[in-house]
Amino acid sequence: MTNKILKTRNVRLYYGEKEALHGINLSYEPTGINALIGPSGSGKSTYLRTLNRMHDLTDYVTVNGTFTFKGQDIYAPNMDVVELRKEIGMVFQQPNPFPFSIYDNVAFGIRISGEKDKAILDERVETSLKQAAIWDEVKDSLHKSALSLSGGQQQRVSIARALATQPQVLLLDEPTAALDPVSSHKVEDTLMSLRDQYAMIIVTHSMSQASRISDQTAFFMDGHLVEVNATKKIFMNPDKQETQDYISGRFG
Ligand SMILES: Nc1ncnc2c1ncn2[C@@H]1O[C@H](COP(=O)(O)OP(=O)(O)OP(=O)(O)O)[C@@H](O)[C@H]1O
Repeated sequence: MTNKILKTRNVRLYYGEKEALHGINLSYEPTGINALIGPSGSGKSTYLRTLNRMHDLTDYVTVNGTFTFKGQDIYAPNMDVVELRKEIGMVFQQPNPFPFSIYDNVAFGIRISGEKDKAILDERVETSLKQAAIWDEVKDSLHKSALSLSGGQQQRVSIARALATQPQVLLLDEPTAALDPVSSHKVEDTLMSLRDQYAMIIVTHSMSQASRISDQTAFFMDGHLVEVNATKKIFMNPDKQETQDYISGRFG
């Protein structure tokens, strides 16, 4: 077993009194795509959002468990959450560009870190847009509003924005659910081109997407992790009957 970059143990999460995650144990290799699948309400997004402390601002949420990123405790009181989110970036279901230019969207996180050198910003913006496989489409319109792009292009700009702060982990919450099939495929291709460099954790409702692009798949049900394994194994010969029933479309 190689060194895991991110480990979570016995994750429990409460919305008020209600326990929504019942002791999740999952860990991630430094590179590759990890799919989280399961019926609606099974806790996939809730779990994903624990990984970069997205629940911090919701006062009725309590998170318990052990979360280790590169050996550090994610929930340590002295953890700098802004820095953490640069290293564990996030892409949401709805493409969410800021109402600025494409360039300023991608440069946003780098500028927050205090970088003002135009040559460095230019280089980082270009590299990130290339990594997100959208450079060729926008290189002549970097100063146009990101809102003028199509949904699929906006989503790839959102990926570029997350990559610009040089993260090691990318969290993706149904990143193609709001896109048409052609745009979804472009985003999937983008993620596959990044799989050797980043650990990606993707919540998806699409069985075909999970089986096409991911290396590891975790199946959630009712706030429990039912089964996690290599994606091929999960889709061809899962250990648990519930997993078999879900992937063959019997529920969810
Ligand atoms: N902000 C919230 N306050 C209270 N309960 C919540 C909140 N968000 C989610 N829940 C509950 O937590 C459980 C898990 O929801 P979650 O959204 O994580 O599931 P999911 O598997 O991501 O679902 P979906 O696939 O529909 O997005 C559900 O019972 C849901 O109703």
